[in-house]
Amino acid sequence: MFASILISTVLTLLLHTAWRLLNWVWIRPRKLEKLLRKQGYKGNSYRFLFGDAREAAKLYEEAYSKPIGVTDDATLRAFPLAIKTIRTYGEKSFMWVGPVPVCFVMELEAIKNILNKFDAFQKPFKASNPIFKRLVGGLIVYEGEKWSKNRKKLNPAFHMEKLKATEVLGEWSSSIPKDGSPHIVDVYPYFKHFTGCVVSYALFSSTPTPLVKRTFRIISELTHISNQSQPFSIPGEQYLPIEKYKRANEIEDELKATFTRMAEERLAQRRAGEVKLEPDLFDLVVDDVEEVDIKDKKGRAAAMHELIQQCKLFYVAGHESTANLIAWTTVMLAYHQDWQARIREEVVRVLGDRNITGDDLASLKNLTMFIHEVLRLYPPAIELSRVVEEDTTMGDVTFPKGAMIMMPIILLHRNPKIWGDDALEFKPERFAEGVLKAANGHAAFVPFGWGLRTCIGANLSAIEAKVFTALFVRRFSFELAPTYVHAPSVSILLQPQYGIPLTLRKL
Ligand code: HEM
Repeated sequence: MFASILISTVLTLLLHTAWRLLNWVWIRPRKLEKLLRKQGYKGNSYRFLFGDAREAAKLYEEAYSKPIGVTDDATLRAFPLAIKTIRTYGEKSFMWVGPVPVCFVMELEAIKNILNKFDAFQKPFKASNPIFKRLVGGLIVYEGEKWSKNRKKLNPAFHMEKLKATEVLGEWSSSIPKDGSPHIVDVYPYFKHFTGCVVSYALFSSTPTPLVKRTFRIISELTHISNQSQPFSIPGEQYLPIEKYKRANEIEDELKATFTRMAEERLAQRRAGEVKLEPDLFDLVVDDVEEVDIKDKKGRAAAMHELIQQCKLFYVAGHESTANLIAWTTVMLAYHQDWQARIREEVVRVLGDRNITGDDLASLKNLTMFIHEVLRLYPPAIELSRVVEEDTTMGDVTFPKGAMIMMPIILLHRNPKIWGDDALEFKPERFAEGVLKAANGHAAFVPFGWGLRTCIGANLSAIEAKVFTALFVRRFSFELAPTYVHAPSVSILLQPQYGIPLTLRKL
């Protein structure tokens, strides 16, 4: 009797799992494809499990095998499958990320509608690979009241004070000869170091201690493991005995132990009466742990989990994104020597030899225009994605639940219908009369997203890039080293594939 119950339970479970897998890998993708085609969406036919993955791999391999010129169109390298799909099937098209059809939306009004409908179109993290899901949590995935409460609370922690980290520039430049002789350096790792220091300041009010350095390093390792994985998840794959999941679990355990210890220390400092005048981000997230009754072990563990997710998020979202903005700004300054001279003249006129303050930024107009143009043509986040949570009609299209939507920032920023016939040219002067005028009256400049869920770190990272660049051009003149190759590539963010070797001269 017991045996037959057990057998029928196991069989039911197996059948249920088999049905879920079949639905996920075949029935649902075919149904979504049919629905999209009926509405005029075009794309490749669904290929079992991998969708367009093989074609994408081939296109990326081909694109990444050769560099391009600095003035060439970087999208062909950064986004080859999207470009091929749109060229073959038109703007109303879709590509396959595994078994999920991803519909392009290129029209401004539609993009804004989608970004405003938070319930129907949600952030895509649920649909990404299991390691990425672990990496990205906290504010970016919260919805509703939990999101608005946290957003309001965290906003004040993103301001100028955190730029004490510019001291790092001083440390680093001491390795360059003082006599003005040329010195070739790959500056890209230093930019990452600098933005890591800024995140450390924002989180902990200090440059990274050895423990923070180690913590950031293992979060980067987790990001690397995630980038090596395919972008979608096969149900249950994280439970298989695979090396990358074993390492991801070890990292998770270490992060849990480290952040718990840091939080306990911060709480102990508070109990001892050591309260900072100006709370850092860590203080703000520790508040949420402190609010839970110490006897409520489950509640405390949940609050600690949220704290760890928030800390990981601020490092992942804030570190490489700004490093890449500074990286592309430097490449463009090295290439456009006339702008480098113009911006240096402006910085010296405004600052002289003194240190930079928040009040100076408004006077650095050429620098601001220049960084805007870099964000337009080299936006570190090249697209915004959403998952369709419920069938939703917009205009003449009903997006079916389960499909994804991709709004390619990098293509919107290069659209000649918005920016004019010179859209592909690097011309900072187009921003001379502001962002709206540059886009001929369209609110189409969206490197930090759009609407309520726009980037919380946008202001901080724009200040960071301006301050760093101002100090950099004042201290060095530079050009692209003979070994530099222009190779924009995408690993979540738009980044230089082979670093940025520059010929630097100390001024
Ligand atoms: C050049 C630098 C940066 C770029 C290009 C960038 C880009 C973006 C974009 C496009 C979004 C919107 C995503 C979406 O709607 O799906 C976003 C959101 C976000 N970013 Fe950034 N970001 C940058 C710097 C930072 C920094 C420095 C931090 C924090 C230290 C940060 C933290 C966040 C967070 C927490 C969100 C989610 C906001 C919310 O959902 O309320 N970002 N970012």
